[in-house]
Amino acid sequence: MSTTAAPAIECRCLHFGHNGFRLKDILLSVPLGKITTIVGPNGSGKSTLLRVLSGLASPYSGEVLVHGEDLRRFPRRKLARTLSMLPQSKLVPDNLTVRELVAYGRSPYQSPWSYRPYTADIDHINRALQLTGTTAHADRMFHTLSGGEQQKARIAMTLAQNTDILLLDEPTTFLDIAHQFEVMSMLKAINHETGITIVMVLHDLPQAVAFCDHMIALKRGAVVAAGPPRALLDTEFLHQVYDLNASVTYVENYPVIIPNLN
Ligand SMILES: Nc1ncnc2c1ncn2[C@@H]1O[C@H](COP(=O)(O)OP(=O)(O)OP(=O)(O)O)[C@@H](O)[C@H]1O
Repeated sequence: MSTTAAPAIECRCLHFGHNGFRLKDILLSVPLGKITTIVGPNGSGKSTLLRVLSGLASPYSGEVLVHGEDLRRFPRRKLARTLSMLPQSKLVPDNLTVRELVAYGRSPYQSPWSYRPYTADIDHINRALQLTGTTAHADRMFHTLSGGEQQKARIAMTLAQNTDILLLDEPTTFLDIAHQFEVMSMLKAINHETGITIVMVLHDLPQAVAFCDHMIALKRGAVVAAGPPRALLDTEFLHQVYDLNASVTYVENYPVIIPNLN
């Protein structure tokens, strides 16, 4: 008998708005223990949706269920121990070592009466450094790292939070092509090793196919497609979601998008 695991996150009839923008009637499901990507044109609402999924923004109707529980009923500490989020911003306070930055991920576990890390905190910090390959940089000042090393250290901070869901807003945006693949491969390996559910906003559709299990496409604040990335990415999808005339071909299982420039 086969059983399907309950989704990590579900949205039902979700509506949200700021200024003139609306997320409209969002119905979605994020599979447990898998990597899900949210894609779509600029301004389609990807970052806004990620903020709603994280509890940083509240929908004005509908619901977000995390492990089957209404997100609005999560006390702040429980939420911070369930779900971690890495926003797009590169901002990090000056004068922090990598280890100090990663230790911030332990904040939801620290007592308001003591700033001393417990042994468990140190174990989680070391594990996060190890999973992201940043142990060798632990005592360096964060601002002296390269862009790729900085992004791994920021991901280590979210992993130290020891949640079972990780939300990442464009984790490869500031990176060159080699570092993009390095970070995506690292996230895939972490997902495989720990079973953490990952949701990330991506612009790179071939990377979405190569590294993600599930894809949700947004257009003008609405979900217009969802499913396995390889099954979705074709000429019709590019036209429907991006108004782009292009074809998709595969070279050794890696998709290549060829725009029709005529
Ligand atoms: N805090 C905010 N207040 C008001 N409007 C906002 C806010 N954040 C985003 N918006 C608007 O909401 C719309 C969706 O923005 P969002 O950043 O979610 O899109 P996106 O799909 O992530 O875009 P991109 O791919 O360019 O990063 C945009 O029109 C944006 O200007």
